[in-house]
Amino acid sequence: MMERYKLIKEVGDGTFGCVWRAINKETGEVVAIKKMKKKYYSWEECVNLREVKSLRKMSHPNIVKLKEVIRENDILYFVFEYMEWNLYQLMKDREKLFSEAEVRNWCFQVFQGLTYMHQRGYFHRDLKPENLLVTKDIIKIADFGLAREINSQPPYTEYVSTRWYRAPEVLLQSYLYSSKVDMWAMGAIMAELFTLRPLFPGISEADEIYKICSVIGSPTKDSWADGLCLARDINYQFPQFSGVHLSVLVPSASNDAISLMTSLCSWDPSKRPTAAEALQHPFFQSCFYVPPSLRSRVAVARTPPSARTRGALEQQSAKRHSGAFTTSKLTSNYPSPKLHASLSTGVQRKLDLVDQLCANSYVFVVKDMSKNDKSLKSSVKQPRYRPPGKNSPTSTNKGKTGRGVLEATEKLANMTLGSRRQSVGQPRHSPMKTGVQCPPMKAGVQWNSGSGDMFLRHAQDIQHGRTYSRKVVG
Ligand SMILES: Nc1ncnc2c1ncn2[C@@H]1O[C@H](COP(=O)(O)OP(=O)(O)OP(=O)(O)O)[C@@H](O)[C@H]1O
Repeated sequence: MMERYKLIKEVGDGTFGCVWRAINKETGEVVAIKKMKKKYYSWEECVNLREVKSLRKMSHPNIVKLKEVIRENDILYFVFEYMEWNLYQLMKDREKLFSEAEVRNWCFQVFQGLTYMHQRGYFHRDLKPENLLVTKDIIKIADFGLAREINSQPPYTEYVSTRWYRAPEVLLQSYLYSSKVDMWAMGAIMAELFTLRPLFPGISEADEIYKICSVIGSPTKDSWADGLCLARDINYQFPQFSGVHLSVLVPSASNDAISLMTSLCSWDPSKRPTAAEALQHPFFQSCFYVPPSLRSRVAVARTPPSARTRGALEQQSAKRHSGAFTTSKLTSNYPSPKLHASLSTGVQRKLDLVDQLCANSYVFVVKDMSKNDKSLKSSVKQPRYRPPGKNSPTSTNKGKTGRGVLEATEKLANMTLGSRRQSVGQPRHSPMKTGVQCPPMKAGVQWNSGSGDMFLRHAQDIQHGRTYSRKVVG
């Protein structure tokens, strides 16, 4: 079976498998082959894997296609369509900010993929720049190792998502999280696409919550009543911050983009838009749908988006096809002064388009009509955020490039928020302590009483020595 493929180069090393660029010797097709690290001694074991169960059922232009599953000599291989880059690779050495048109184009497509996936009853749970794969102007969601069926039974106790993109309800050990965890991740990823720096770069789980509070302000009864209960359940007290307006942290983003990121990064999952609702946001007002009949005529540049000029493709395409679209401009059900009344019927049309997507059509942003694109005026002035010390991007797994956070470093980082903050000279705030007591042990929660303070950590992470490393070859 595997002799049909010639392995060319290792392109990724994930937690569960390493990924190779390969060629199908018979057809000449370039594919990505993920060789799983664990051995599989029977097919039954393989077909139960989430990656197999969830990906097999999905067929969408913004979800990476699983072509074949091969088990040979107890080794399991997944054959995927090949994608040239992941979003992290496109961001990591970039000096110039992406244009808003590029960010919009990517997010529009990812939300299409998520709409499809969520409507079919799956959520991803580990969205991060490394799992968003790009070829030319197309972006696809990859790595379904953690995907879960929405109607599968909670409690969800195992490892979930890379810390920087992990939703607060997961950090607070809610066992009832939903597809809204993907929406939180998208808020963080979208901000990172604008600034080229992670929005919540926590160096531990406790620090992650601290960073979230410092950016979006601590949760209140009004913003997230359930969260206050969750925190009380585990005897956690939020550090008190009023937060900053996202426009301060993401200065290159338009008001529409800020508004979308702000709603995605809501404490309360129920206040985050669904993926289908996000597509209706004014930020995507300029997005068009290209019907299949026009697909082959859509200009696709040969260079990756990072190397192209702002909105060039969109403008080119729009010019080429102006007047030729069978669908009109899409509108939003978000209240916005920008909206023109005559476009109000577009909401249904846009929802229809989402349905068409489910029939495996193709969605593309062909024109950026934003007058508000600040990105051209900005460039990255400060060096990009890097995790401290050993966590530098060049020190991860097998010496490959990545943004790894080593477990030893993480354990140190998991010291008390208060004392750690003071020791690094950042006494902005110490979390209030109220005579810390150990909460009752819960499945999947590790209690560290050594420092007299608690940190949150899934027991499984410790048992299996799993780090939250970002392992990206590139
Ligand atoms: N279809 C593909 N085409 C090209 N590169 C890919 C493809 N799939 C994965 N990769 C590369 O390999 C890396 C690791 O893949 P993947 O995330 O599937 O592995 P994993 O073991 O599940 O990783 P994780 O640690 O994220 O759980 C990706 O970040 C990406 O750079």
